[in-house]
Amino acid sequence: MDIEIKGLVKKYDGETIFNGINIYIKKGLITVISGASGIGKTTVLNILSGIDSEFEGLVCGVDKSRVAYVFQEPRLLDHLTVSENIRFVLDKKMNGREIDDVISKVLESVELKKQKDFYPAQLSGGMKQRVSIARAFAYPGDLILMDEPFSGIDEKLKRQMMDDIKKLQRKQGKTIVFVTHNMAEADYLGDEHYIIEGKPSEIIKIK
Ligand SMILES: Nc1ncnc2c1ncn2[C@@H]1O[C@H](COP(=O)(O)OP(=O)(O)OP(=O)(O)O)[C@@H](O)[C@H]1O
Repeated sequence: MDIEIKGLVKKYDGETIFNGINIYIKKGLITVISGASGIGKTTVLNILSGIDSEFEGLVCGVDKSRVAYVFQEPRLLDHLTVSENIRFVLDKKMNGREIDDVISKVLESVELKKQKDFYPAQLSGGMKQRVSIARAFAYPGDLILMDEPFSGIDEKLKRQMMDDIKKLQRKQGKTIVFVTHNMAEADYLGDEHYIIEGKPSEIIKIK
């Protein structure tokens, strides 16, 4: 099902961030939302995921129990290994053999199979973020929200990670909403691309 945000009005402490914007997110595609720092990108993701319910307008087509999030920082559990960090979000959602299979496939896609028994402290920043991307794709959901996941990652690795995301997304057909301030990332990754600008913010579809 496609996702639609209709007539979104969002205020923080009386300050209007959005004054009636509309966003259409097509199922099974990567939609990028770009814009300057502080413009309201994370706010849109929080509204989509249901973290933020204080707004006016409509959000249609999101099953909140089936949303995975990749944040700016990896947010792994330090006392669990790479595969345990992924297993943790899959427990009770699938059976044991299925879980092993899913973990092995996603770790292969992000080239971290050899590190499956490492703890986060034994990984580089980029590797940790690849684990959190793998975890989001392993999660049995329809929608993945990504909030500037490449902060502090060099250009070469970033390109590889964008290719991994595209590959996994094409294979699984999940819907991705990806937020960034970086136009090159937006251009490379997005099937569809919205830009947020102005105050209160307008949203413009450029692709
Ligand atoms: N909980 C909050 N209370 C008050 N103001 C907030 C709150 N969260 C965000 N804001 C304000 O709303 C605006 C939009 O914030 P948001 O985090 O959505 O922007 P962003 O585009 O994701 O920025 P960045 O790229 O820096 O993460 C900012 O001016 C911010 O200061």
